[in-house]
Amino acid sequence: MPRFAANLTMMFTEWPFLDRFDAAADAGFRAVEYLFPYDHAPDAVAARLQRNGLTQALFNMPPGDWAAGERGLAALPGRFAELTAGVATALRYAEATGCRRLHLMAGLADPADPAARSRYRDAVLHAADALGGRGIDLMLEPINGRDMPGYFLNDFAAAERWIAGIGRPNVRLQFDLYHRQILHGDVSMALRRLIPLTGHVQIASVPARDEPDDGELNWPFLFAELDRLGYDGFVGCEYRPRGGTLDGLGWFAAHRDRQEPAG
Ligand SMILES: O=C(O)[C@@H](O)C(=O)CO
Ligand SMILES: [Mg+2]
Repeated sequence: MPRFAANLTMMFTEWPFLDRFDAAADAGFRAVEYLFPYDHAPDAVAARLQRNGLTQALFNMPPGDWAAGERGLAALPGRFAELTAGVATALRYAEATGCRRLHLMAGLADPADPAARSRYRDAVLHAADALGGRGIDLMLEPINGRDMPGYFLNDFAAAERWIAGIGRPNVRLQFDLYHRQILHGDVSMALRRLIPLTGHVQIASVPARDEPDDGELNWPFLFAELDRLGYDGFVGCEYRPRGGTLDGLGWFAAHRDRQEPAG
């Protein structure tokens, strides 16, 4: 049975951010993820997790100026000092929340540009070593160019090559089925091949990016496939509900009572 994590950036947005933890727990989730916690103090986030018995599955390191359109710093020449400061900030939040996985966003850069490639390598190595010392895994996620035009890491084979080339055991793939389907299709065979590299899975319907109960992908088959593959990590529900979050949780009913409490 997949262990689902509610994505509090996209789900439960009817509530203010900190109240989304309570709402997700009331709906039966035992884990949460989100893009960024940085508008709130680490202790405030940790308190919400604790009082609801929730596990923090994942969050992203600081991405640069998100409001201005930046989508990560790792491949951006000239931003290394900001990147290392961001890694340190993320680690403070990871420590407070007990989070074992952090996603490093690559940024908007040409994946063939030698300067961007060299900076990306340095950034991933720096982050991997900083996290590795604390027993935390570093996630690299290929993202499709329709949602994020110009994103550096826009291909699953490239992500696989980066992970192999970096050669650190704590650098893992963030396998978002939504991006995989848009970029390449062949979702099940890719899962079978890449599950040993995968540290985190995310889901949303394709093409609408809403509840995993519709669209191009066969969700009951894919959830069973994750079980058949022995995947025991989290499955982040990174979707925008069609209407109210609670109204759209019909797909979750069959899973709700079998979610494991935080351990
Ligand atoms: O798929 C996504 O968009 C996210 O997982 C992310 O981290 C960046 O937006
Ligand atoms: Mg994702």
